[in-house]
Amino acid sequence: FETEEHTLRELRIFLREICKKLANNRLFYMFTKPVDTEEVPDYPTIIKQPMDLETMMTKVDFHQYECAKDFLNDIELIVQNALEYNPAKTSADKQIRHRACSLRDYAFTLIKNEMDSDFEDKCQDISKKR
Ligand SMILES: O=C(C1CCC1)N1C[C@@H]2C[C@H]3C[C@@H](O)[C@@H](O)[C@]2(C1)O3
Repeated sequence: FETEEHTLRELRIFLREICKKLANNRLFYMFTKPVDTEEVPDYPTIIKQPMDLETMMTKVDFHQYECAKDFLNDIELIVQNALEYNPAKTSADKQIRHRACSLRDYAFTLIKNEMDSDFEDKCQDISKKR
């Protein structure tokens, strides 16, 4: 019968697909790699928990997500970081904030449309027990 490990393996396969789709969308290129702290030295003084899509792909491989909710929490971290670090009225900051909101809507909608809700419930039950 299917063990919990088979369920979590299936989750990793699914999350890699989602991560790839988001990272390959040209709209979201600015979220694909960590912000370069050489280029932006004050970034770590303002953003205490950086996150990006490449780091999320690594977290999948390191078994650091036990359900889709955990994955979406890191998407939300990318979004909040972008809104906090880029608050200005300038068109550059406005576009970053707009793209961040777009990333959130794409990710949540993609997962809602492509994931069986019973499968996510099973993953969350496993996660809660651990
Ligand atoms: O917040 C971000 C990324 C965008 C979403 C994540 N950055 C902080 C810098 C401010 C702005 C312009 C460039 O200086 C560039 O380095 C960054 C990268 O965009």
